[in-house]
Amino acid sequence: MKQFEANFDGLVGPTHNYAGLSFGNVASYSNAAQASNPKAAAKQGLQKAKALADLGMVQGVLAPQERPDLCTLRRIGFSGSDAEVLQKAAKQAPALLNACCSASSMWTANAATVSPSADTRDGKVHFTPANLVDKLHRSIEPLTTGNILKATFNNDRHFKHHLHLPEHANFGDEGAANHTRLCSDYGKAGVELFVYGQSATNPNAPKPVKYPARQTLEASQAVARLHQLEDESCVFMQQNPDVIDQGVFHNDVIAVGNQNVLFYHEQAFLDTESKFAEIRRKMNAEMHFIKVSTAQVSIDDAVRSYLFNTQIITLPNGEMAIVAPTDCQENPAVFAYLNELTTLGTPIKQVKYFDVKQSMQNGGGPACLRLRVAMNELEVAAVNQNTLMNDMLFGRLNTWVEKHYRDRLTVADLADPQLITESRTALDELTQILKLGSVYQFQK
Ligand SMILES: NCCC[C@H](NC(=O)CCC(=O)O)C(=O)O
Repeated sequence: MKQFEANFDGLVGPTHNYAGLSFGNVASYSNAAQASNPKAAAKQGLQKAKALADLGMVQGVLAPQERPDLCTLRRIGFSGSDAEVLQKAAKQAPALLNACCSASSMWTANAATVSPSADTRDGKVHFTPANLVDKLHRSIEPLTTGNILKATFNNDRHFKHHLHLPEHANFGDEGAANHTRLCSDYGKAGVELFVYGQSATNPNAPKPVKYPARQTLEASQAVARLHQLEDESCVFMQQNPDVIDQGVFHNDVIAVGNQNVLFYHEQAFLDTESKFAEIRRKMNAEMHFIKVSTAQVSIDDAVRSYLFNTQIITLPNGEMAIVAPTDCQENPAVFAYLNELTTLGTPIKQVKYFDVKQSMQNGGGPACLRLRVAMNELEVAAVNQNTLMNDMLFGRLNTWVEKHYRDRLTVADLADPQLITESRTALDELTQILKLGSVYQFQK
């Protein structure tokens, strides 16, 4: 049976903006209060998704969330008509309004953790939405994420959907951004590498001092249990707290894997050698650990360029390519490194650059924009086919963006009640294009 790794990219929502909401995420903080361009952001995302589909990859899309999130605003005491709720929040608590308007669900690497059927005891593909409790604006995502995942992977025979973990800091979970599945072949049992920032229950364990560690060991262990993974196929590794303090808020800002390749910065982890030995033993197949040293690329350059927030994909001809943001071309050290990488005799043979600057300005590179789901051909056939990228869907989604999205949005515009109508009209039409049914509160 054929095996694939599908990428499901998050569609950028109509309220994409720069509100500086993510403490510890350098780009989010430094671009706070700039004007955004939601239309350009959505189109950049679509271009990348379509280009991967054109390369022969299985590529899907995940719907964005309803924003402004009026349910949350009402839950915290703002009342009246929709327009009144928005205006009261803008006046009394603008920070809360901003949190309820973020388009952050576009970064689907944080939507969920996914374990393919080859790894799980019941032979199903398991999904656990991330609770994202570390950031208020992201903590309001998981229930709707669950609805969207269920409407996209809508077949109980093949797909098992779990509820997100308890909403407490001890279970801080950021999904696939801190999870990498290593394998010799997508359809064969692999090793699931869970990277955490701190242990919530061990006060003596190392942790960052300046910025938050968003993922806990306890959350990663809970997801592994839910997904029915064997101990022998899991490795739990700690992120180096020093790099979290330099802006590496998720592991996918400092390491990325694909099949038997792990591409990483030498400062990414703690206990690197002993953990790599554990991976080698549990893999029972050849592994390529591609190390980038600080002398080659500094942490600062890695964070600015998002060298590691790249996608490593296996093309239909079996070669690997790296999908990088154009920001990597603009950074001399990183560009030089990438030019050299393809000549080093590793499985990575090509680099493909994409302009995703609208997303990068909030700290989301190519890898943040996609959720990986390894599937066999029966499972791909069981996915909601209307969410899979092809010429027709690409055309329809571009027309949809053109019709509904603004080309300029500032934080002040978030108080505009017209944005509620625009956003709902767009999302209602989208659920028809993707045939998702009713996944949003305003549709219930
Ligand atoms: N995987 C990339 C996630 C980026 C995301 N940024 C944001 O939410 C920034 C939103 C803002 O500042 O308006 C985050 O930090 O979780």
